Amino acid sequence: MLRRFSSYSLQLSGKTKPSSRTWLSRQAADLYVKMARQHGYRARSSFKLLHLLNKYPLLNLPSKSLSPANQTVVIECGSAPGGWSQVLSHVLYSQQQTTRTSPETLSKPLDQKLPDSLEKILSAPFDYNRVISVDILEMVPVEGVDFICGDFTNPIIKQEITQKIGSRKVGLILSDMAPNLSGNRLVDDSKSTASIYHSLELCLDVLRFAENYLDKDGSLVLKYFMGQNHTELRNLLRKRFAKVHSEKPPSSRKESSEQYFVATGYLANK
Ligand SMILES: C[S@@+](CC[C@H](N)C(=O)[O-])C[C@H]1O[C@@H](n2cnc3c(N)ncnc32)[C@H](O)[C@@H]1O
Repeated sequence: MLRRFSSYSLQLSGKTKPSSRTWLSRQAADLYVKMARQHGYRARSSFKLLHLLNKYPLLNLPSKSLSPANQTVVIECGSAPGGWSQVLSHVLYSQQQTTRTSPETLSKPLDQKLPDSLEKILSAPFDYNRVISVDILEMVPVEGVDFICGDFTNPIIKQEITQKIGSRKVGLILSDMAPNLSGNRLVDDSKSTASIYHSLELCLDVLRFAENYLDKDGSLVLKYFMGQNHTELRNLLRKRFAKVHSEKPPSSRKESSEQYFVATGYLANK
């Protein structure tokens, strides 16, 4: 995936293509790329999740007093290169401290230090691996995040996820999955019919999984590409959740048709 390459690797590959040059100059000028570097985040996408966590109480999960077997876990679909995983790890660990680091603080472009995750792991052994992340692509490990490399739509991968969940409850499911780039511009454009359809299929797959595993009152965040079926998808969510909001975080590029459904208060009438 082109987005995943660092500017360093693009430069190493000899002559850069015009499309790569455009990408490089856009990255260099991008405020969120700078902020991500400043805070040690792997991707500018971290700020999309920080925005959502700031606005909605998605991570108000029962925590400290519970034994490991009764903890509430978070499932993250489409996690590579790990920008959202890092945010989840920072926020969940800081929730265990007496003073909680809010997503708002973490998203400020200041040169304050991020929480020392090693200290947090030592002081919070029960909360370790409360996040289960999945991606088709490999990802450099993030502390406290249990990563599965595989296709979320594959039943074998789903089985692996449910084994990891064990007897615990699922309080939040996030999907930032987007079809990987094929190299064909017409297909890769987030506004193309192929991308919209593929994105919809991924959303429905996550929703099906949520229906089976999300705990009552739990939340679901779904990235979708704005297209002809998004109203139908919203209606499906409205039947299953108390509240459904549509969000376009400020850090989401304007030219992208991506948006997020934030559904809270799962009704779980099964
Ligand atoms: C926009 S990126 C996610 C960025 C990530 N949230 C972050 O902050 O670093 C979308 C990811 O979805 C993954 N993806 C797409 N289809 C998938 C599938 N069927 N199963 C698992 N991952 C998938 C891609 O490999 C890609 O890494």
